[in-house]
Amino acid sequence: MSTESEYDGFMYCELPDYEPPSGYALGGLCPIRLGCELGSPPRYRVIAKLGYGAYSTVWLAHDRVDKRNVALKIVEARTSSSNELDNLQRLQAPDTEEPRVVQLLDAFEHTSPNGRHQVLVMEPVYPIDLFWFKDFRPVITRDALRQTIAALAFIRSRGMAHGDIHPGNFGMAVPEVERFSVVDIWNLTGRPKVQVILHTSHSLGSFPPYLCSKMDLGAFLLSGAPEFMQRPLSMRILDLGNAYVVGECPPRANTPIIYAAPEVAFACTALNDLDATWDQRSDIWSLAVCIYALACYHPIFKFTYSVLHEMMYYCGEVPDAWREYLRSEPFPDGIVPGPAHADGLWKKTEQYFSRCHIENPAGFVRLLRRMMQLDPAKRPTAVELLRDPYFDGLHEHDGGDVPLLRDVSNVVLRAVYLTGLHKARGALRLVDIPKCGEDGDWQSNTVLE
Ligand SMILES: Nc1ncnc2c1ncn2[C@@H]1O[C@H](COP(=O)(O)OP(=O)(O)OP(=O)(O)O)[C@@H](O)[C@H]1O
Repeated sequence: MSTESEYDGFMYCELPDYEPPSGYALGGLCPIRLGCELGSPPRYRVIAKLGYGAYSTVWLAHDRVDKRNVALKIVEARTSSSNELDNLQRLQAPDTEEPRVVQLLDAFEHTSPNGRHQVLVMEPVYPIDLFWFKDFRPVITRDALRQTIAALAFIRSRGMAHGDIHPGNFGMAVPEVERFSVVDIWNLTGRPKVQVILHTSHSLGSFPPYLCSKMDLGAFLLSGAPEFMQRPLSMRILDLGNAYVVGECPPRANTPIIYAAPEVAFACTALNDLDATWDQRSDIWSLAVCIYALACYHPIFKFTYSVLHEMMYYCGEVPDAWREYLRSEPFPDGIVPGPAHADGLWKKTEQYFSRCHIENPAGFVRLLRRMMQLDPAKRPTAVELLRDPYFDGLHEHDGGDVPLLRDVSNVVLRAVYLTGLHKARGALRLVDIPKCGEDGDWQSNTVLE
């Protein structure tokens, strides 16, 4: 007979789409059930789950007062005094400018059996998730890349650094979502997948009655508002929980190691020091690694254990401070980094970018190399990068190209054909995108054109 500990106290089967139920405890996540209303007086009706992170769950909700749909980020109780609210307030865009940071609409506190939770009411965005192949994913154009740099320039203009730049923290604005009625959303998305949870001993009040799967916002938009395919992307940067005002004490860097700047990655992996200092220059490196991944849906560095070596290969140098570390972790096969080796690696990268249909691959490589400097002092600022020749010909309010589809699922094809969108000139294209196979070889991947 199975014992309770085998199930970690839960009578359920763990699935990847759900937040870990152990997060629901005193000081932890807020138990939510679909259809409930939050706010005082109640104002936001929860419609669907949009996602979850290490410290929060995020829900689509209908705002009864402003009659629009919004995103509610409900922060776990123990983290709810964090500075994300202050950061978002500092980063409100002036009315005259297109926002580049996700916009805060309201904030309040909500009490549950697990404590007091901060609730951040934000515009809904479609996060660019590289690892969920079923979703609609836009091709990242030169204009979209420029917008990600503009986001960093804006954050810097407020004296701040982000500290958690990775592809999952970028999204595209989807104002189309705001206008649907609750019933229309439920009808269009279909019955949400839920997972009943039952804890065998803890207080039932700590848990929601079920966990909800994430709503597929891409498929929803394609069936409910396919016209969103016809407009340029408007990028937003998300998750300001780790941002700080430079000059004050930085919080612990949160960036996943494969996206972290060398000064952070080296401290964490070689020195076991999780409190490395970081600033806006670290964001520039992380953004380079991130836009590489956004542009070709494949990270430049794959493995945490080899990330420092790969950094040295791509930058063509060995920093003096890293030599001691190399005594215990020598380069594989004795290949020592140097400028010629780095040039060769980037040449191959450029060829790969060409196969991925990236605009001006040589220019894109030059931009990345400017940003990826091991020495933070050598990295240009975001404002300097906005003037990089790669962006020549793009103007401040230039919409850029129409987004195209990648990794099209049946759902997308169905939506496209039902709406007749495939007949719209220039809206979609079928192209071959190389894709990384299991063994690291590039395979072909057919896409709508
Ligand atoms: N405004 C939004 N609109 C739609 N989805 C959102 C929005 N904000 C966040 N999400 C989704 O919720 C997920 C969790 O959000 P976020 O990353 O801000 O949470 P977190 O708890 O601070 O997590 P972590 O620090 O682990 O990234 C995101 O990955 C994204 O998928």
